[in-house]
Amino acid sequence: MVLGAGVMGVGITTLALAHGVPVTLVDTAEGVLPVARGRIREGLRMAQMMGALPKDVTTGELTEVTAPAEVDWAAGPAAVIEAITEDAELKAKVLAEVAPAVTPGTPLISNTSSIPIDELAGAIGRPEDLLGTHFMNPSYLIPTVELIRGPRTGEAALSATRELLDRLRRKVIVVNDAPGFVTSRVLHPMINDAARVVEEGTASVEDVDALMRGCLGHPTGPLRTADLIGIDNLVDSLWVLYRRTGDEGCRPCELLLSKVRDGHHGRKSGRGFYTYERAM
Ligand SMILES: NC(=O)c1ccc[n+]([C@@H]2O[C@H](COP(=O)([O-])OP(=O)(O)OC[C@H]3O[C@@H](n4cnc5c(N)ncnc54)[C@H](O)[C@@H]3O)[C@@H](O)[C@H]2O)c1
Repeated sequence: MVLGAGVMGVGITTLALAHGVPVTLVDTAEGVLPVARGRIREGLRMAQMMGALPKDVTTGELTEVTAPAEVDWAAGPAAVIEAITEDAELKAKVLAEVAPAVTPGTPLISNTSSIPIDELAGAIGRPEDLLGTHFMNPSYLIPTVELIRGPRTGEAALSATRELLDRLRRKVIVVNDAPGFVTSRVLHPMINDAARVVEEGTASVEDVDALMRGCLGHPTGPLRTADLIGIDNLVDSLWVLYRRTGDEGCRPCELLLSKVRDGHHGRKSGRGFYTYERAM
């Protein structure tokens, strides 16, 4: 089961279906699921064309649900991956709602970018079943997944999640719990600095990305990466990091905040640091 059919829910669902894993995809917002369905279809087509997903596997079945109450819990998801908005209170509420409905021992996996897993574990009765994954966008093209083991995560949840990720042919790196874990703790303040450099007039968006690509081997440049992540999500994650570490480098800069205010959320809204022909 995947909770949340936004950027990450779509990517994770695409990856699972392509490996023959059936998915129940849940999103409570109106109109999100039909858009997600189209994006999943497009993702499957593109990734298979690029050879990034197996061609020899029958695609898993997709079930769409608009509220957890509609789920056939008796059929029992083998794992729940939460990929809803980066908001600690909302995530805790949703996990607390789902935990009593699933069979004890079912891994409850949060795909949070930055919220410490143990903070969310406090909201559920069986903290040993909770752990974090950090799939990146697009999940079906990025081969490595950061797996976050909270201080209360049990061995059973860890090994069941490893098995699932093996089935999805992902390389797994297990890390300890902390705000932002490894990837967001390193990447998100760096993107914040890249935006600050533009804000201060040192260089253009294009030149910052070109330098980071050409001199430092960054695959897309930090500001194009911000567009791919979703600038609204990036800002939420930076606030999580700032409030939990006190690190001023994590306080979202004014340029990022203004992009969120203007609705320029990046690739998914058609405009961020760059403009795109169509929102994705
Ligand atoms: N975007 C990235 O590159 C990226 C990478 C790694 C991790 N993450 C993390 O993954 C999570 C999802 O990020 P995203 O970029 O997909 O966000 P998003 O804003 O694109 O999508 C979030 C979705 O959650 C849905 N939602 C909200 N409350 C819900 C509820 N109670 N039940 C079901 N659905 C609900 C929303 O309707 C929305 O469709 C966040 O925690 C984010 O930090 C994002």
